[in-house]
Amino acid sequence: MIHIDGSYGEGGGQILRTSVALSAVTGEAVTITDIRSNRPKPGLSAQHVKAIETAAMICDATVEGIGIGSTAITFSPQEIKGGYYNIDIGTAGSIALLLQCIMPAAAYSETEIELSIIGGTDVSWSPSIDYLNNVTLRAISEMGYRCNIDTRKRGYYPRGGGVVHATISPSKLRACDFSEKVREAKDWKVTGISHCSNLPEHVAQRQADSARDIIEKAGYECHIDTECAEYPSTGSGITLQSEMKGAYVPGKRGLPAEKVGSRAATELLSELSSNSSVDVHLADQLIPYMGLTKGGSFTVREVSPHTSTNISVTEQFLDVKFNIQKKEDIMEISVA
Ligand SMILES: Nc1ncnc2c1ncn2[C@@H]1O[C@H](COP(=O)(O)OP(=O)(O)OP(=O)(O)O)[C@@H](O)[C@H]1O
Repeated sequence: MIHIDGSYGEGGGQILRTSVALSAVTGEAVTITDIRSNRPKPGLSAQHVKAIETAAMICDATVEGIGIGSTAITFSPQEIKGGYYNIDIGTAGSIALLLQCIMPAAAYSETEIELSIIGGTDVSWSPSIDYLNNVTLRAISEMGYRCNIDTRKRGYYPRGGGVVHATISPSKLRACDFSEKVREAKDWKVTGISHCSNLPEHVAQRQADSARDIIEKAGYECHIDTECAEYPSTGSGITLQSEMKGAYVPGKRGLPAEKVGSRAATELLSELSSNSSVDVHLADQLIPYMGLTKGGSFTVREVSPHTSTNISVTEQFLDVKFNIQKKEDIMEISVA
């Protein structure tokens, strides 16, 4: 039984998701205490409960202590089972973060895992579904991960109601040296999607136009699609990507569409101007997969608290040691 201190480092939901994910893969039971103690409302929220319940279904785990507000759980997995799973988060809780919790284990199932998930696709403080699809999946597919994500409806805060179908095939993961994949930044083409639901079409257009202006002025070729729909929830957002780097900004009432677009562009440019191979968010998301493949490397402009916390959790589950090395103005993270 492994014991994880949920208050360590970032002290948020990610320690929990990574612990449950790696417990499910390794079959090693885990107790997590002091869950989300660094957050204003400590303990499990509805979306964390759903993620743990889904992981438990997939690997036939028993879970003690689960419930909203709970600050300690014990997760005891058995075998990972393929099949079809229907999940309703019930709120605009992030579908991408739920998938983050179950994707590592799903790759080790003997048969395909198909999930139909209702929840939030474009919500704050999490990867958008487009980021997951175009940045995270793009990177881990280089490690042999096989997954298809189909966004049928977008779901925005607070109502949610987004619908995503994910099919994860049994995969043989292999180490990947992303740090060797850095190209001349100016060769990178930027693509993206700007979207809105139940709002005038010009919202998605203005987000896209302002982002494109800034990206093109910085010397990059840029193509941004727009999407305007009438889903159950109302909202907007934009996700930009280029190679292994992305930027996602959700729209907000009172925040002009031009600002939403310019924020995303500025965020992506700060990543593109660094000579790193991945962005700061992808960095933390790659750590459990690097642990599982026991190899690989990437460079990143800074090591975030999410990344160092994920390194600590991954090292406690798997027989691996990560190296962090400063290389001029970027950091290289590799598995020893
Ligand atoms: N704009 C973004 N683009 C891509 N990934 C993001 C973005 N914002 C957050 N993330 C990712 O989402 C995850 C958030 O983890 P975090 O621990 O903050 O989760 P949480 O469940 O929302 O927990 P808590 O409510 O405790 O903060 C991290 O993997 C982080 O890299």
